[in-house]
Amino acid sequence: MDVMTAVLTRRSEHVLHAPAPDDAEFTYLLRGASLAPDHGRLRPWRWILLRSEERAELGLSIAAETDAGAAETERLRNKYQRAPLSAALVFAPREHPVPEWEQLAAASCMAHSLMLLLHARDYGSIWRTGRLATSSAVGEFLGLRGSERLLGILDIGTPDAASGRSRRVPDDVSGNITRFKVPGDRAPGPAPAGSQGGR
Ligand SMILES: Cc1cc2nc3c(=O)[nH]c(=O)nc-3n(C[C@H](O)[C@H](O)[C@H](O)COP(=O)(O)O)c2cc1C
Repeated sequence: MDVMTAVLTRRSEHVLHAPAPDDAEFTYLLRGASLAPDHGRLRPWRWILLRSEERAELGLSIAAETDAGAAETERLRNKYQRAPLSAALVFAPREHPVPEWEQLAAASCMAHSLMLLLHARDYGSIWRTGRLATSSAVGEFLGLRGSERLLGILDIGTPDAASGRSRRVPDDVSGNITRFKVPGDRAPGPAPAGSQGGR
């Protein structure tokens, strides 16, 4: 699959079944994704993989935090078992001259690369945030340390065959682009005779 096709056909997949990549395949794909742009090559992130019952425990930790009743506890227990693999993306900023926002951008680039690589292998994924991303109980459950922050959970599995994966027509984003023009009073004068133009 070429890159444009991967970009045009990837979708956030809400319904995911087995199989999901095993640990070895996830590691293989992540090695590729880790080549995404990353100022300082800091790799300021880590992944925590949850499978089977561990995903139910994730929901239960939120239920306990919110003093949920029996029905809500059961709902939360099931909510986090929607995919065979839940990969928690932990932002782990480094003490480094590269500012934290750039490190966050690098983590996001890596995550998107991983989603495309999963898609190219016919796996589906969806980045989920919501309550779990801000819950201190979830952070504690996952064993986050120091300045680490949970950026969300990437649910991974095999999409419903019915989900289709047709090529999307991208939105017209030309309004998001302007061609910079030097304001009149700052416009450069004619190039001095004999100077080299262009590159
Ligand atoms: C940082 C981030 C957080 C997201 N959180 C959620 C979420 O909590 N629930 C959800 O259904 N989708 C979530 N998404 C997925 C977006 O809703 C989805 O990418 C968007 O609707 C576009 O759909 P597409 O990925 O199929 O193009 C998240 C995406 C990102 C990048």
